[in-house]
Amino acid sequence: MSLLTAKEPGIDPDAMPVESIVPACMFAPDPGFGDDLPDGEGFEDGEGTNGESGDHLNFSSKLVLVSPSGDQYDSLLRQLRERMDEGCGETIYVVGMGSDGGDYGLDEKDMEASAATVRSLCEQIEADLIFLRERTEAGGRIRDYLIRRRVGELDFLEVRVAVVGNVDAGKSTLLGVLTHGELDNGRGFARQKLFRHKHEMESGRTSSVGNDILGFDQEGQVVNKPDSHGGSLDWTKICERSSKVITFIDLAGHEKYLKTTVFGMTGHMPDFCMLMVGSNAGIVGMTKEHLGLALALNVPVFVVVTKIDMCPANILQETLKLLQRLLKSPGCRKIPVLVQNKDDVIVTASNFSSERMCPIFQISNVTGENMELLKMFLNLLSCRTAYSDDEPAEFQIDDTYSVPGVGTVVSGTTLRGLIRLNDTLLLGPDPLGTFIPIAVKSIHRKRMPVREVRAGQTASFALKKIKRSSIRKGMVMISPKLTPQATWEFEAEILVLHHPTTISPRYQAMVHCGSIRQTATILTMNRDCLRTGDKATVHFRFIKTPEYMHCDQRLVFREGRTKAVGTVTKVTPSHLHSVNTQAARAQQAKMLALKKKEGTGTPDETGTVARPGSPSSSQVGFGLVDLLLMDSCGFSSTMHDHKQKLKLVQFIQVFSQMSGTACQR
Ligand SMILES: Nc1nc2c(ncn2[C@@H]2O[C@H](COP(=O)(O)OP(=O)(O)OP(=O)(O)O)[C@@H](O)[C@H]2O)c(=O)[nH]1
Repeated sequence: MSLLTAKEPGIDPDAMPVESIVPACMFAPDPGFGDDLPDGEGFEDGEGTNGESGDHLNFSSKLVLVSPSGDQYDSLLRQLRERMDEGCGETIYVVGMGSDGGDYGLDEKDMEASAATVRSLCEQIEADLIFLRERTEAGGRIRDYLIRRRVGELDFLEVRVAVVGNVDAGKSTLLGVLTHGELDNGRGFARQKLFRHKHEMESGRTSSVGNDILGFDQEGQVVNKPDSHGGSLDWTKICERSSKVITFIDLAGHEKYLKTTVFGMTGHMPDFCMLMVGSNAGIVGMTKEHLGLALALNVPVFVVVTKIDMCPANILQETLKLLQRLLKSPGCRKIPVLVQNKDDVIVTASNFSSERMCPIFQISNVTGENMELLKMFLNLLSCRTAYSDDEPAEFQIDDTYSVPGVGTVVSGTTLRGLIRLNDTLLLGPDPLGTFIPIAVKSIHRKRMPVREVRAGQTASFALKKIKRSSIRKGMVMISPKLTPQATWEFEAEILVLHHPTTISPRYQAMVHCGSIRQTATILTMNRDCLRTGDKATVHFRFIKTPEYMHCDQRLVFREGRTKAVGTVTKVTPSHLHSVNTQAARAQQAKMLALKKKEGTGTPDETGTVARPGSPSSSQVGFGLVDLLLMDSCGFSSTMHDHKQKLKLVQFIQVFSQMSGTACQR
């Protein structure tokens, strides 16, 4: 599905005139069979069938599907399986286009023979062949098909789309229109269906990470059927009828909710980001901020320009001009592509996961203009998390609930492997860095009970014998095979996107990494100080509890308007990190002294009052705990020790809170 690079030469964003938006037709779709076969899998010259001389019959030939031999068929099947795995169960397949330099297109007989071969390949892999379009080129017909894995009643393909954009761009309205199938009135009608919190209903602003789902059947038709009375959606019915479910992660547009927006982008693992821009308002407020966030986290972005019904033509043109200027700017280096018809949708969807292309839709939530194009595009997007059932399971928790009659429930995303009902996983880390075995009592996917979930899928688990209060966002549930280690400290390569002055050691801000959201202190870095635009290797330490992290995870480091992005490069397991060293102890002592001297407020978990060198009481508490426990008893995993350690933690927490209060007095 990613031919973009092959076709990119000549579409260098830097070389393009600023005013031009690239038409989608410049991106030829992905041919059914390109030259990307594994080594040795191409056919030799002269091997051809179908009554051709055979001189040019190889995988790059448009005739390859017409009448393949047994071996050729097996290779075609193997290649299709690989593509389906890459596309997480689906792929767009083009018949009649070769990359061997000949004219594109097949005559009617060859097209029918090729289609029959593809249909037979699909049967072998239990997938459906869905016709998308046919067009004519110099050599005859070309057809695009969607091949999608068949799913059982309790299964569906899942794609997560984060919805971002400035206040009033029309995010909630568009989601209301898409998921409830009713157009807006321009005065907030459609969004009413989505607002979950009373204060949102009153102010009309989205403040929480909302989830809405849009189901497509195998033919690409929307299956959402709102209840005729209250307009509510039955998620179970949607999922049962769907072969693909789009989960929208509806994120807030207002600056004051940026923390939630960042959490939605890091913790909810979106496959794609839908950036909404009000055509009349243009690139305002948080638009650039949200785009930057998606770029920093390597999430492919598409743009939806709304309110075209009420925007004068010249203002719309101005917005589009500014938008593509922004997308092509050195910071973004995207190729903006205007989507104007179904052909454009197929071309952009086929090439989208390359991250480089940025499709732009222009819609109206009031008249419904171009809404069908957007729906078709959403149906063709494929999930970006490839899965393997053999890998040990890993699940990241992004929320917890207490459900009457059920008990403690955690929700989140399966990052790896397969999790089945009654599996025992390790849950942690707790404040001591410990992981405890926990059994999965029941599993729900989009509120529908299922027996298993795999990588790339979100789920909720009911857990046995655990209190909600002992679980927090950012914890993981992991296969015991992985012997997970918690960490207080890690190193990351970071880039400072914005800071008003300079950042130096002891600076504190909120780290967002996956569903982890915790204030961390910079212990050391490979430069004296950091300013906007600087890159550095930075050694961080969490202030409150240890976390479970991996190398190569993307992170956002944020406090007020200060923002840095980066990648985790080194994770120090708890038993090795520097709290054991004299230097770290000295630093802890220094911080404590400084805090006493300043007598200032402490940074809370929101990071809003975090300031350089003002550690929180909990930091001091857990820092001390860490030192004490590491030095005196080490980390043993028996429950008995665990309880003792928890008591010690509580004691020191109370102690440090008391000393903090005393300081403030
Ligand atoms: N005329 C017209 N009005 C629209 C369109 N889309 C949204 N609106 C109106 O614009 C207003 C703001 O829309 P919302 O969906 O609340 O905007 P939002 O981006 O979700 O805002 P936040 O939740 O605060 O981030 C509402 O009154 C909508 O009725 C559109 O395409 N055309």
